[in-house]
Order: sequence, then structure tokens, then C-alpha cells
Amino acid sequence: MLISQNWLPFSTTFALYISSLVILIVVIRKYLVKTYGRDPRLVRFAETIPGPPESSVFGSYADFVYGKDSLSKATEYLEKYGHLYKLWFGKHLVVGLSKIEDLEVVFMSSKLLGKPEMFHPFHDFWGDGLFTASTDVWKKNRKKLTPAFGNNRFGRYTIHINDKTHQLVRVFENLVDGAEFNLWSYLPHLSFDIIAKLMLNEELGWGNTLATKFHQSMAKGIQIGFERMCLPWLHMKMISDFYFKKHINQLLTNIHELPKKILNDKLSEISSEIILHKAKANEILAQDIPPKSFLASAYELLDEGYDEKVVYDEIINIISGGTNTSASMLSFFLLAVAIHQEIQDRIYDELYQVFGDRDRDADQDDIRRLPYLDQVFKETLRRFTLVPFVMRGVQEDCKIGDRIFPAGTTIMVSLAGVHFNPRYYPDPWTFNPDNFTADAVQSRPKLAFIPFSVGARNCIAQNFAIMEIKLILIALLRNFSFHTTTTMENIKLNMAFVIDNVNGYNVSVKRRIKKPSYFHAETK
Ligand code: HEM
Repeated sequence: MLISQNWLPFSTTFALYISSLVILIVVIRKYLVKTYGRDPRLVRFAETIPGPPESSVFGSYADFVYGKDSLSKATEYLEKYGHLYKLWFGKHLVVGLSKIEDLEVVFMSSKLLGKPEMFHPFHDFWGDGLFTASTDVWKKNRKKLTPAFGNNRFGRYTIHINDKTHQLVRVFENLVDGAEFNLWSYLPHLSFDIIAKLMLNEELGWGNTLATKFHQSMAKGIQIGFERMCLPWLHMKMISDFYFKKHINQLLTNIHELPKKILNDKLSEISSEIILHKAKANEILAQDIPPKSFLASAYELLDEGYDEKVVYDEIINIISGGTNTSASMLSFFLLAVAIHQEIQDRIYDELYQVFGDRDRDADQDDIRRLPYLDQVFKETLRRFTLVPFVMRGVQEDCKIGDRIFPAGTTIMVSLAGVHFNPRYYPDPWTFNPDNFTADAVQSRPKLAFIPFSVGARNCIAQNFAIMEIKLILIALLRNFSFHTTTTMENIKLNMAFVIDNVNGYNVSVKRRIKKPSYFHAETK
């Protein structure tokens, strides 16, 4: 009796121990399968596609994330695997595409408008704004916000862009004949000030505490999002939450302070604008009124049944979309023409033909009269493809080329793969504005140049960005010549949403003598 009494508790404890262990193993296994288990349909589809070597659990992230920069990566994959290749990021199958015929199908398909599931770490920061909104929300928001980027607003925008650029010209005056400085210390400030003024009607300098907090937190948030998307051990929610949750909440609090303040400051202004537009629409008001602002359009999303968070999200998206893109483009352009002085001379000669030595500001008509500036502008967007890849999620099976892409695949359209395809650009690593002479453009398919992406989910601000950046370039190049000790070989691009040069954009400036280059040649 005694023996059996001692033995029974032991056996019960042992049984309990074993069954708990079994349950734990089952739960862990289920969790791991849910986190990393690959859909057999995706696995079978992937077997037909070439790609870099991968371990079965973690995928090809190491090659992608820790390899070369994104432009080199895009061209390396193109050379090794052609226009279709696969990468596994944990359980996510990513298929890279750069054949123009395939891209046409992707961009024109109304079923391929959604962002992929693996993008969800960015949803924390961009929320239901255009970058990460689900397709249904995106459709409503995009329709509402598109008019804010219409050409009918550009006349008013031109005045403010020129005004803000004058302020930068005054800062550069103090740097004339000095040492090299990094353009990046100035250009994001300018593009942010312009977006704040034009889209949000706020005079928010970069140095403003809320703005600084916003930019620092957003940069950190994007970095965390990128790590959570690419590094498979962070696909485990409990690990990801353990490392980042508190931090992400703090970053979000910092980020939201700015749109909250803007809405607070501008609420009565927005309400009056909306009332005015309603009166005009109902023909109660006869006089002409300015087109609706971005802020009023975003605020009207509340009529669609959303709460204020969606307005914050769109403000956050527009600042994110409009700051580093323009600043990177300006920086790469000025660095490239500082390296290629003969190209800079030719741009100035063209500017001199249009403006002579007068001081008047540039406008829309002037932009149209500067074809060589346009060639260099496009070559900068090609050679330094700012957004090298765009992602789309396949929500239902779809045919691209002769393959059926199963639901659940992530499509990675390689804009850089197109821009570095030797078939369209014979010497793709050379910076050569002649790639964009009228004849050269005519000889290529239209989709061979797609820096702003194409189709319904392209850059909402494409025309605005071109106008803004050209006006700034015209003002800077009319006042200064740019010089550098950097060479094309020193430019090292890093992997990010908008590429940037890890070595900075170091230039020195000289005051422009307002005479064309042939005048200097004759007086030598
Ligand atoms: C040279 C400058 C720029 C380039 C090369 C560029 C490029 C792009 C590209 C490729 C996309 C598509 C991304 C995707 O499909 O995932 C995009 C989207 C977007 N861009 Fe730009 N962009 C530039 C400037 C701007 C500016 C100045 C703004 C704001 C004022 C802006 C706001 C946006 C927004 C909000 C989206 C999301 C559109 C949507 O999903 O409906 N971009 N941009």
C-alpha cells in the first residue's frame, strides 16, 4: 500500500511532465509552422523559378540584405537569373520581375493594386495612408487626394517654391569659395519646408522641435520596419514585440504629435475652405475660388466614415513621401553635375539662353524651354533609381507571361532592373544624358523609363515632384557652380526605400559668373 502510494504520485508527476512537454512541443511546432511554414502551392511554383541559394527556413534574406547595394543587387540578379527570379523571406515568396511585358501586366491589372502581407511592419507607421492602405481604403483616399497634385495648383506652388529656394540661396552665399560640405545637411530641410507650406499650409522649419522629433522617429521607424520585414527571426511576433513594441509605441507617439498639431492649428481654416467648396459645388457661390488644398481634401475623408487617425496617416505619408525623395534627387543631380563639369556647363548655357543675366524667377514656361536640363534630370532618375523596387501582393491567382502566379506571392517589380538593362541603356553604369535625346527616347518602349512607377498606384506627386525639383535646380545652378572631389566610383549606395549615398554628397560652391561657358573659353 505504502509503495503504491509513493509510486502513484511519481507516475502522475511524470505523466504530467511528459504531457506538458508534448503540449508545449505541439504548440511551438504549430507556432513555427504558422510563422515559417510555406504554402505548398508557393513551394511548387518557386521550384520553377531560379534564384540565389537559400536555407529552407530563413530564405535568401542574407544575400539580399547583407549583400551589395540595391542597384548592384538588381543588376546582379538580372545578369545571373534574367528577368524573373525568386527570393524567400521566411515563408514569404518574393518574385522579382523586370521584363517590360510582365511589368505592363502588373501595372495595368486592377487585381494587383495591394501591398503584400510582408509589408505589414510599415503599416504601424504609415497606417491607412496611401503607402500601406489596403486596396479598398487606398482607392477612396487616392481619389480624394489626387486633385491636390493637379496642374491647376502649380502657379501658386511655383511662387512658394521659389521663395523657399531663395532662403537656401542665401545660406549657400555664405559657403561660396569655402571647403566641401554635404548637400544632405541642407536639402531635406528645403524639401520638408516646401511640403509643410504647400500641402499643410504650415511654416514649420526643419529645426522646429516637433518636426525634428517627427523626422528622427520616422527614420528609426522605417529602419525597424525594414528589419522586421527582412530578418526572419523577427517574423516571430513574440520576439519582434519583445524587442520593438515599446519602442514602436514611443516612436508613434512622437510621430503623431506633428499631424495632431497641424489639425489643431488649421481646423477653422479647413472648415471654412470646405464650406466654400460646398457652396461653389452647389452653385451658391459664383466667384472663382482656389482649388481645394491637400489638407482640406484629407480632412474630407472623415465624411467617408473614418476617424481622425486616417487624416494623421495621410499627413504622415505626404511628409514621408515628399521629403527624402526630392532631397535625394536634388543631391544626386548636383553631385553628378559637379563630377561632370562639361554637363553642368551645357546646362548653364541653356539657362543663359532662357534667362540671360536677368534675376527674375523661373516659372512653368521656363521649365518647358530647358530640354537639356530635362535630359540630365531623367538620366539622374535612371542612373540613381531612387526607388529601386516596388512591391505588390497577389491576392488571387493571376497570369503574368506564361505563368500563373498563385495567391500569396509577393511581386517585386525591379524599376532598377529596367533602368540598368543593357538592351535599353547600352552602357548602364555610365552617367550619360544622351540616353534621353529625343531619338534615344523614341527608340525604346515607353516602360523602359519608370522612376515614378506606372499605373493606378504610381507616385501621386510625379508632376509636382518634377516641377518642384526643376525649379530648385534652376535657381541653384543660376547662382552657383558646383564642384567636388568625389568621383562616380566613390558613390556607394545603401539599401533603403529611397537610395542614398553612404559617403554623402560633398560639394563646394563658387558664385556663378553670369556668362555662358563659351565666354569663359574665349577669355582664357
Ligand atoms: C524624384 C522624386 C520622387 C520619386 C522618384 C518618387 C517615386 C515614387 C514611386 C516609385 C512610388 C510608387 C511606390 C510603390 O508603388 O510602392 C511613389 C509613390 C508615392 N509617392 Fe513618390 N516619388 C517622388 C516624389 C514624391 C513627392 C515629392 C511626394 C509628395 C509630395 C511623393 C508622394 C508619394 C506618395 C504619397 C506615394 C504613394 C502613392 C500611392 O500608393 O497611391 N512622392 N513615389
